[in-house]
Amino acid sequence: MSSGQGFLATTASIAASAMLARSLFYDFIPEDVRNSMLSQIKIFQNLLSREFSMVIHDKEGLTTNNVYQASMTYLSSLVSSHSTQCVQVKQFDDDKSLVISLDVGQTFIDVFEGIQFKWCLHCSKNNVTTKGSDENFSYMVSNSYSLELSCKKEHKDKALDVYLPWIMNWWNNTKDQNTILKLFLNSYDTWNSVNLHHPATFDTIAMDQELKQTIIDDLSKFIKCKDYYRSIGKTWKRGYLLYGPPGTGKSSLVAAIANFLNFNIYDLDLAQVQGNLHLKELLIQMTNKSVIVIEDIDCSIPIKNRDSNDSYNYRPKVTLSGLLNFVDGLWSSCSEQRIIIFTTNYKEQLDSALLRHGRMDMHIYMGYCSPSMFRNLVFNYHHIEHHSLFEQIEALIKELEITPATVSEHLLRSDDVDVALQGLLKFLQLSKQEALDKEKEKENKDDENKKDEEKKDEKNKMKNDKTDPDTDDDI
Ligand SMILES: Nc1ncnc2c1ncn2[C@@H]1O[C@H](COP(=O)(O)OP(=O)(O)OP(=O)(O)O)[C@@H](O)[C@H]1O
Repeated sequence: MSSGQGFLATTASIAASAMLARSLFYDFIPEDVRNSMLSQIKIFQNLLSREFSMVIHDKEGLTTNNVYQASMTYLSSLVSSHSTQCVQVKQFDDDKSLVISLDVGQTFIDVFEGIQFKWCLHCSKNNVTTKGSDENFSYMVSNSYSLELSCKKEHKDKALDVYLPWIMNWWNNTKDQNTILKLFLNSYDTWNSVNLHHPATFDTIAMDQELKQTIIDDLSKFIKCKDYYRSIGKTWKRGYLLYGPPGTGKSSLVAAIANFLNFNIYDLDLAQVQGNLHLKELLIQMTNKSVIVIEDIDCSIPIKNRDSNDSYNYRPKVTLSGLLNFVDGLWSSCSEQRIIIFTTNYKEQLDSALLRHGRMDMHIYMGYCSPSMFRNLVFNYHHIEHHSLFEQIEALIKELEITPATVSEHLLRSDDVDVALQGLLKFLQLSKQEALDKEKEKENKDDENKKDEEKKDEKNKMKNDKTDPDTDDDI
């Protein structure tokens, strides 16, 4: 046998032995023993590697592990459940179900204070002995879950002493379902509040998926960055400008942001404010952790000019410079963790001073309904992901400018999804026909105008020809 043939034979024999060992391992070792062996191997590997890794199990004995529940809730809030990532529902002991937006085996990277923490969800099957009604013992298979948290070894202390306690603190602040958020409305120089029961969440908002995830990431980063804001000497606040046509979900997004952060909303009506001084007084009364919203900002202040002594007929009591001070003057630093949101239908009409970065950190366009937004809305209202009418409806949605509010309204008209979708389809077909008729009417009008113009030109020409002596000469 040549040396080449010998090498091939040895390699083949090693490969065959490895395959045999692998199949013996999987066929003859019970799953729970196998999982335990694999996790021991993993720990050993981690000891050798430069990674720190820990496993957080869903249960400690028979009780739910709080660290697991807190981490899972936290991770689920970071991943929007309508992303491509799989959605799972797991029941906790206390009968509260939690929508988990992580797929088993999928890794998720969370950046905390500039450090990357890697999470991975694992699932293993357990045989649980249960007692049947006929007094015979039977086996039931149940899933047990665990989360693996890993990072570079040098960040182990940060993970254990800062990151996990921060998650527990976040969870404690947000988990209490009895916390009712407040909506504050200003009247003269004080705030009055009502309970906020707006159901909007990032799952129910229909918008571009990537943009939605960017906002979630931005908010998550914002609430984690206290030290960062302190270190760069900036007030701990963030500004968002939401713009787009009416009925595209700007107000709903404000509510979703408040629900996500568990922050109260201060809905500031500038028409009610008696002047810049009162604006400051209102500002001082606001608490930390709040969302301040000024809706339709273009209608609230003189939008083009910073000088209050201009010649506008409308004399506002709050000037643009007063508002700019409110947003990021010295007074704005008297509290922390604030989100300031302006909404408008006409971004182009706003003074650039209002929009610059630092004041409005993100400009978010809320647009007309797209096919994916339509599917998001159908899922919200009817919990289905496929229907034979989707294709027809989506083709029309692509052609028309329909707001999500209009689509929502049609989807809500019936509990029967077939009836609701038929109604929506009919409405879209009519809208398309109307749009075509209008276009035709406009074309006809344009043609008529063109003909009138041509006739006028011809008449003028004839008139000129008659009066022009040169032309007479030529003839
Ligand atoms: N993007 C969306 N996702 C989910 N629902 C939406 C969306 N847009 C509109 N809706 C539905 O339409 C209703 C009206 O929308 P909303 O008031 O949020 O729009 P808006 O952009 O703030 O309108 P306006 O500019 O007139 O204030 C909402 O209560 C919601 O049911």
